[in-house]
Amino acid sequence: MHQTPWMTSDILSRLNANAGMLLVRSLWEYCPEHMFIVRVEGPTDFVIEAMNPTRQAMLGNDTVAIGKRIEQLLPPPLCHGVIANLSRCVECGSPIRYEEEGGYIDRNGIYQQGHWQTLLVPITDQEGYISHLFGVSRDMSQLPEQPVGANPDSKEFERRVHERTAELVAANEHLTHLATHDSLTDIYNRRYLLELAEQELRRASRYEQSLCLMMLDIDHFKEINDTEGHLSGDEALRRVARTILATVRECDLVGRYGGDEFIILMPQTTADGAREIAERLRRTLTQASSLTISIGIASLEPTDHFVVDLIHRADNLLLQAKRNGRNRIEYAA
Ligand SMILES: Nc1nc2c(ncn2[C@@H]2O[C@H](COP(=O)(O)OP(=O)(O)OP(=O)(O)O)[C@@H](O)[C@H]2O)c(=O)[nH]1
Repeated sequence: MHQTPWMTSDILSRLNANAGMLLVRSLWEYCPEHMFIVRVEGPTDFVIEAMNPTRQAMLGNDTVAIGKRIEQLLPPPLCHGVIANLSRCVECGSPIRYEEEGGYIDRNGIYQQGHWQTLLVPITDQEGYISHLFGVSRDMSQLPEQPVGANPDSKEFERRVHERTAELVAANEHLTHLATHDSLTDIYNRRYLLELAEQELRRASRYEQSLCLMMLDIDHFKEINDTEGHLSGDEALRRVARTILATVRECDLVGRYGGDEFIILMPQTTADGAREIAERLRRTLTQASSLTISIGIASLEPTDHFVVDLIHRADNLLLQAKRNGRNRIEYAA
């Protein structure tokens, strides 16, 4: 996706930080409502930091607007009303909704009379101070005439906003799930598992807690594919994932590392505890199906700085389990 020039790199990097934010990015680019972000520099001091294309189309040259104070951009009295509402939102520290009217100069240099319905949402920084305000304005002058007797502040409008927000939240959750889970087994994908695992490792190291990483691989998995077909192979992978989820604790992290390899990261678990779980897992699978697995278990050592240190040891132990005949568990004594 190309970099829109009317957003500062700071805002862009934050939007890119999470794959789920792609949705927000699309909303920003294609939403017919006016969206903007202002930086709070003082109680009545606000600087335009970003505007979406809809807003930009109204005012014209984006490079002129970005970085400008409200009073530099909008003529009085409109700017006074806008600043008053921005200040009110900072003061309240919570979202506010209001209507505003006023004249402005459009991108063609023509004076226009505007009427907007605006929602302002405060954005706090890491220390909890309101650093920015996010605004969404609906251009009421572009809406079809209300039928006689209709209430402009109707509950219907609110209901539609709620409905759309709920749809966006659901779509965002769905996108986040797709970005973080393996599509075949629905457990964590490798990238997300490693991201979470690094956090766990840092936590365990800081608080000197035990942590174990289990790496497991289905035995002779290639044969299942070759003799029973790829779909049976896929079902075997799903079965292993389901069995792992049913065996481990909720706080354990379960992911597909690749092919027929799985990783389970077990916080606050000693090597003995991990071995017990591994044995239960191995037994459950062999009792319920013809599948057997080999497992390597590594536990956190003071010299480990990254998850890959644990993975490397667990992988070597897994290889050892394969060499020693498969359907077995190996761990560092
Ligand atoms: N059905 C299916 N097969 C896959 C998938 N991803 C990888 N594979 C296959 O998994 C097999 C991995 O086999 P290996 O782990 O190398 O070998 P193995 O047959 O399990 O032998 P050992 O691990 O030594 O017991 C390969 O044949 C891959 O093609 C998948 O998503 N679905």
